[in-house]
Amino acid sequence: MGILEKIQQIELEMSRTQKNKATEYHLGLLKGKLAKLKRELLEPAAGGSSGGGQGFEVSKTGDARVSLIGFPSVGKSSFLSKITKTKSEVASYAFTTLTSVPGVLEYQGAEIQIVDLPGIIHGASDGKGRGRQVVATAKTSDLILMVLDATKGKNQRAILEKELENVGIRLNKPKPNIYFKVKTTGGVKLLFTSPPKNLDEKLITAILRDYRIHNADVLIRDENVTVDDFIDIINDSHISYINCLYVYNKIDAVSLEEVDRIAREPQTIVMSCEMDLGLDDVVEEIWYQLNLLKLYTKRRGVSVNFSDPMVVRNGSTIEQVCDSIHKDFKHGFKYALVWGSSTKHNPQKCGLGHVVNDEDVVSIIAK
Ligand SMILES: Nc1nc2c(ncn2[C@@H]2O[C@H](COP(=O)(O)OP(=O)(O)OP(=O)(O)O)[C@@H](O)[C@H]2O)c(=O)[nH]1
Repeated sequence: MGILEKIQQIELEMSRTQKNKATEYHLGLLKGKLAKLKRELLEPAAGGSSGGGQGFEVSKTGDARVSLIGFPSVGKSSFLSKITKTKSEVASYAFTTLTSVPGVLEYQGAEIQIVDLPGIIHGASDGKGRGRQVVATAKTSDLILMVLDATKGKNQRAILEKELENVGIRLNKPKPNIYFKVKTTGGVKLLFTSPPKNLDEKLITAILRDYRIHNADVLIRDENVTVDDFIDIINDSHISYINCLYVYNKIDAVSLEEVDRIAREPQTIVMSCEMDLGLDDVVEEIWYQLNLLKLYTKRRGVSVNFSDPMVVRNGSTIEQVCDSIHKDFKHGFKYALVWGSSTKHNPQKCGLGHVVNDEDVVSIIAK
């Protein structure tokens, strides 16, 4: 039996099983098996080809990557052509986007790569070569922009969410607070800060046994974790936790009441590419969600270059700043001089561990 049939069989069994206290254990085991099969489907078989097919690989350039996901004809190409310099073809018929044309959005001195994933990733979860690469691209994004058609029903969003869920992408959800480490001896050791409400030791051990893990440390730091969270942690290398912004296009074609209703949903923003409405707000929200900050660099004896900021992730240290200049840069590091809101006095002499703030000026002094 192929992996797909095995997946179908388990899904069928799960849908037939009633959810209650008595079946919890059985369902938990099935979920574990299902996650393992889905992972196998998306991971290239050892020694096999990487899937072949037409290449869909987009190298990551710029300061961040945003992936657009949406059904055909929702307006992804129109949106891209409005906010980026790269044009992609707009046509009034479905499936105009055949290959991904990454566009670059320039904002606040940052270069944000915007990738239009072909069609929806529908079918990608069946593990075909090209689909696999689309999934890999989606997984390396810093933000997913789900483009939806305001004139269509609610299920477009649910279908896409399910697709992403199936390929191991978790939207707007932090990584579960579980420490998990496979060991070579000692059996399974379960520790928790307070007893998890929805998960017990018997189920944890049984799932681990299914994964042929007989020795491991499991530390649960959140009493609300679920069996799904635990399975995600075991399959950690396959799971990506990514923020998602829901963007509803074509608001010119629905009533004001409907626009108002949609706009109030969490993580949601509305626009009309055709009427040029809300596009600036979408770009601003992308910037906000990416959580980036700007730094200005200063060379000794030269004044600060305010026209060409450097962009790093919020919470970055001087070490990460060095790494984004060049991977070997920190080896010659002596100290940094920092001016701005992250320091007590200006300039302040800082080490590699210093955390920078937005609009700081940084001067790296080499040995
Ligand atoms: N009413 C209205 N129509 C729009 C809007 N934005 C795009 N459209 C129309 O929707 C159709 C599809 O737009 P595209 O930008 O090609 O959509 P797409 O999502 O890139 O489509 P695929 O390439 O098929 O994936 C075109 O006929 C556009 O003119 C909008 O804001 N309002």
